[in-house]
Amino acid sequence: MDRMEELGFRSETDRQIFREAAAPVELSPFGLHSGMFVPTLERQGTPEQSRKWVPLGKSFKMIGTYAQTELGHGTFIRGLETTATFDPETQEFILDSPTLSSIKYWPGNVAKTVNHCLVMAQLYTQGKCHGTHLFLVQVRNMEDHTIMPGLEIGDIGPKLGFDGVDNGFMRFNKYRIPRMNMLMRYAKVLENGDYIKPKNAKLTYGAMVMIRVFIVMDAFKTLSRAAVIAVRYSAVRRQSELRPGGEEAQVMDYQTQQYKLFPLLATSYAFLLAAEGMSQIYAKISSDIERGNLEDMPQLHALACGLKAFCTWVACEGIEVCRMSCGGHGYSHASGIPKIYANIVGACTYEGENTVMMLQTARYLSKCYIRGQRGESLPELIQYLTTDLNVKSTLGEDCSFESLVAAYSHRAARMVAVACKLQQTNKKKGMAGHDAWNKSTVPFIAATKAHCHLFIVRNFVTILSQKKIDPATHNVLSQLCTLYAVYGIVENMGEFMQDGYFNQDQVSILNRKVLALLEDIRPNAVALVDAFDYPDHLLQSCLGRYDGQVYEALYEYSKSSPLNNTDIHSSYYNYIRPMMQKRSESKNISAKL
Ligand SMILES: CC/C=C\C/C=C\C/C=C\C/C=C\CCCCC(=O)SCCNC(=O)CCNC(=O)[C@H](O)C(C)(C)COP(=O)(O)OP(=O)(O)OC[C@H]1O[C@@H](n2cnc3c(N)ncnc32)[C@H](O)[C@@H]1OP(=O)(O)O
Ligand SMILES: Cc1cc2nc3c(=O)[nH]c(=O)nc-3n(C[C@H](O)[C@H](O)[C@H](O)COP(=O)(O)OP(=O)(O)OC[C@H]3O[C@@H](n4cnc5c(N)ncnc54)[C@H](O)[C@@H]3O)c2cc1C
Repeated sequence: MDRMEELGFRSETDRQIFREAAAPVELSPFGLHSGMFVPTLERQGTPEQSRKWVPLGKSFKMIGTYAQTELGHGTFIRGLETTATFDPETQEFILDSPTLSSIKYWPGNVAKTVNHCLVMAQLYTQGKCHGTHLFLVQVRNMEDHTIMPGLEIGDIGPKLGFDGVDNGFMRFNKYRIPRMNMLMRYAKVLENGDYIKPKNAKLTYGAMVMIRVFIVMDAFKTLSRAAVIAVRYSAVRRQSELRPGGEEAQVMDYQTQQYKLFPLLATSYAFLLAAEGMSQIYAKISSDIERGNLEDMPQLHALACGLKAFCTWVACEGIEVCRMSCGGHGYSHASGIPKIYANIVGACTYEGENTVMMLQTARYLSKCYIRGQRGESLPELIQYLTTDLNVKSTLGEDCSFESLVAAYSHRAARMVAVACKLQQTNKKKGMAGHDAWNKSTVPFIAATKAHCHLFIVRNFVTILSQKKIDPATHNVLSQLCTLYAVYGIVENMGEFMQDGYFNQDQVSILNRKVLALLEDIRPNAVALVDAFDYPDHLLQSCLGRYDGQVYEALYEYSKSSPLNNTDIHSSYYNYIRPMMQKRSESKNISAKL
């Protein structure tokens, strides 16, 4: 029984939280095994395959990862070059890397850790290519962990972050696996080589949708941890005189510091609720899909793509703001923030490069816009596309939730309409469909960001209006929700103002409101970060420690630097002293000349 069994952790969420607590700063080298490899076996394997392999995975008798990306392709899955050719004589698939660019490159933990991979390869049978499919491939000997004959495997070298993950390369040379190692829940290859196609070719992409949903929660976790560190430090750090001649002020009392951090605190709460909402939508639609109902698959794909991109972009920008708000100490690894950033910023690239993901959502919005224009019914989350764009804002001094959601709906509807009209205009000019699309993708990215922003604001408001929360807590959360929405308008005013949706007085109201909310939140700021309840062990931060003993911690941290193991470093004897001696000799010579 593993430690988590002993502790009674049954739910995957609890087990993931335990794993992260056990490896808080360096991502676990088994993260992809538990987070992607095992769940994919469960969801993409037949019941028989799942029964056979999932217990091995869960008990770590089989350790795996997800090997899809190649040197030459990461985004364009249909362009992957690894081949899996069925041999009916031997009932095997022959895996091969036919070109340099086809070498698998980036898969996490493939270099040294795993003994199996789920490999995405172009399936060939009876001389025909049927597109990309997943195959379970043993890559190392289960007795001595040596690399299986026919494979070349290695590490890709140092990266910006992700130091705990041995991302690697893997090259196949006519490597044979049993027919039954193809994950056959949705597509099949029969013994005679006949191919049975899936209800939807994109079902094979299901693992990526699942991880994108996980990543929305990662965006919350990483941004909130950075916010905890920065807010706590801002309460401890005193610098400069706010009042002439007075004591040095807590930097959290500077309005500029509040304007940096409190919207990020509000964003952290908004992203937590959005991640939970996204997870609930994923659970419902993915269970429908597993029962064969694919109706909402496009909506799930679009939402997962959009939120993954939106939340990771915002989180990474926000983590950098948190780091810089801690001054010099924020730049030290002692703060814990650089490592948070280095490990999450890859999420803007992996599991779907963010721009590409946003364009997937944009493509969905474009189709929905056309359906809406025809008067067809739209899914609830998209119905705002039919908003009457002639309506102006009714926002008043109170900046009510209703007026804020209406503003975000109007902005997104207007921007989607602008992008779609440009696409249609391009077509009317005679452009081919793909050119008309490509020449409208910049406005589509902006519109999709507005679409995601609306989802998060509306979700926050909905939860506050539906959940039973004690009045005091509801009041503070309402302040955070209002700050998140008002700050988003103030920071993107052009997009809200372009068609005169707000009048000048309303713009002034919003600018006053965002500053007033900073003052409202100031008394509760530390309590709001403490509420995330991250233990010091997980934050690993001298600046964000719960007891606030920052300078003592920094001093101890510095003394522990390896450079302090000796008073005089060997570089003095090897380089500095010889250089100085040479200088003094040359000086003597020049003095004599
Ligand atoms: C260290 C680990 C620690 C912890 C782990 C635990 C949890 C995990 C948390 C974090 C992650 C940790 C580590 C990172 C691991 C990273 C792993 C990877 O990066 S794996 C590789 C990821 N690669 C990608 O995501 C590739 C992105 N590209 C694509 O998805 C596709 O190429 C594309 C961009 C969607 C295009 O696909 P394609 O060209 O085939 O399709 P079209 O664009 O032509 O569209 C056709 C049609 O299909 C619909 N569609 C596309 N994809 C999907 C889908 N997934 N689901 C449903 N429908 C889909 C699309 O909308 C179109 O529909 P239409 O408009 O025609 O109706
Ligand atoms: C930390 C990390 C961990 C990873 N782990 C894994 C793993 O475990 N398994 C795995 O298989 N892979 C993994 N990857 C690879 C990752 O999935 C790919 O890097 C990612 O999918 C992006 O693909 P790419 O590298 O081909 O980027 P590209 O698509 O080449 O991106 C380059 C540029 O091209 C643009 N672009 C590409 N296509 C379009 C388009 N259609 N329209 C507009 N612009 C476009 C992009 O926006 C980007 O600006 C990992 C990557 C990282 C960084």
